[in-house]
Amino acid sequence: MPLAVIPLFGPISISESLVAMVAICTVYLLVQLSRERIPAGLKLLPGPQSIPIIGNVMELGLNPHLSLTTMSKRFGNVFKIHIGTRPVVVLSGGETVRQALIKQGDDFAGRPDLFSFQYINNGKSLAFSTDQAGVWRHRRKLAQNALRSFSTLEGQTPEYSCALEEHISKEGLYLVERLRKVTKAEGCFDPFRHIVVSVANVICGMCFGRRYSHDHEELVSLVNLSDEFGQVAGNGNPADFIPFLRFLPSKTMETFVDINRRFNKFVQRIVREHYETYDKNNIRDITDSLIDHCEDRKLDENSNVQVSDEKIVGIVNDLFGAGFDTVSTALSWSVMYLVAYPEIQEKLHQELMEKVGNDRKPCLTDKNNLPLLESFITEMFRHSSFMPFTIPHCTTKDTSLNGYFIPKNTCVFINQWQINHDPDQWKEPSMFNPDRFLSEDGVEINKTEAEKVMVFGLGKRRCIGEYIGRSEVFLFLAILIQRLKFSSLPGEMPDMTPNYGLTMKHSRCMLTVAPRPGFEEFSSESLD
Ligand code: HEM
Repeated sequence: MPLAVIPLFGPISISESLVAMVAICTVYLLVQLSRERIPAGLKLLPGPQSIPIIGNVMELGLNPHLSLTTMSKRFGNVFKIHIGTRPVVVLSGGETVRQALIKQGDDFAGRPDLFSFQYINNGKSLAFSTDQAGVWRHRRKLAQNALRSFSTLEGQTPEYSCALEEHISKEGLYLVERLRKVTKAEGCFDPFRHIVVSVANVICGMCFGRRYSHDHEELVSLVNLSDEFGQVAGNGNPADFIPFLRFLPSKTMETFVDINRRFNKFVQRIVREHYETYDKNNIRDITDSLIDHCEDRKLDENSNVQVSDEKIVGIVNDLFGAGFDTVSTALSWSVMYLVAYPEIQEKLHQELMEKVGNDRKPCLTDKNNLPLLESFITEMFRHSSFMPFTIPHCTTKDTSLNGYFIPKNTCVFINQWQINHDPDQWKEPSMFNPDRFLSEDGVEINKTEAEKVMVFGLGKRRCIGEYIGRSEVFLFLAILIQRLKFSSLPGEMPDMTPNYGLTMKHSRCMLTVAPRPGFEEFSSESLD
């Protein structure tokens, strides 16, 4: 007797019905088993529906920091998207991010195994690789110690409080001359083109004990071509998550691979020269100090650290790379804001005249004495949020956040842009208003407000170059504002639209400068 009659297939027997039921049950059980098992008391992560194979890539669009901010309004501070077939957890909201990166720091301290990261520093990057926790911790400590010793080292001349101040101050004064000369000769200049070489020279001085001329072709082309680097290394690059895209021709990817190859070659050549001239009794720079660490370790029979020399000396590659792109992007944005808000530029110049004057160079200790400049810098960091996400994180074990279960090895995006533009935290977040960081009497920085801004990450993976980065932005800017007035070309408005990437840059543009009273003469000092 047929159990049911389906016109298309004809009558179904009892045995066929049983087979069908077993098949349905098996599929159901398999689906249940393949679903995440959620420990009791925890919730499944919310998030948008995703399309098979591509996931939510289309919704990310060209500005993932904005689309993920919009999604956070719907799904909350912890939600899940899919990029390709890979789940990615997105964290927003200052409190939630603090909970994850500080209170549960170890759980969120990993890096995901992303396709493009294998090209950065030949897959041996301190910042981007999936090093085991012990190896990463050891390398991070070495890098921190090296940065600390070579920035606090005494300067060559007593007028500077430390080597870092000396490097920045000399490069800052040279940059002023350079911008004036180019303006005189050509009528205008591309700010990023010149700033990036000056900033690269500061980190080159510390890492390699040398600086380069602004006309040094190899360095100039290397540091000026980092746009494609940021586009590929930025959070949400589809080729990192959708394997077949790796096999499709991509100009951006080709340039990314080429930049990394040239960058590695440039650093490796300098490292080789350092090995050839290394003298234990004369440690000249960070590269020497890392070589020295490897040599000492070989003599230490009790040493149990399993990190190759290549991975130790390769730390300079990270320091150099991270040290020029971020700081030059910050300075270039600062100059754009000065031009876009001329009345603020005048106030900052006035403050410098009152507190420093014309007779001496600004120095690092002026920082506490220049609240307007400090608030301008803090607002530049917040408003531009030019690192919209941190470098992607990864969970190191099964964990939970705000009651949601997050499995081990989940890729995690931290949306710094959302934190810096959260309307629950900031009054009129889209307005550029440095005064929001001043105390009521205007004489000091409101530290509580300033600490809400997130641009250097937090917790275990927090940027190790923060002190150097902040010092550079402050001192370069103080020197530039003291001596120059920046303007856009007549009839042109500065284009402040950011281009998405690991570090978001403004479009290249042309500006002009005029010397401030007292600085009309060209300096006889020349570093080139
Ligand atoms: C304005 C300047 C800078 C900004 C905004 C900045 C921002 C950041 C951010 C957001 C991260 C990722 C944090 C995370 O993944 O959670 C980071 C990591 C890092 N930064 Fe910076 N940075 C700056 C300057 C520097 C400088 C000058 C250096 C070195 C001289 C440096 C070296 C590093 C390194 C090595 C890491 C990787 C740390 C790790 O993975 O453990 N940064 N930075």
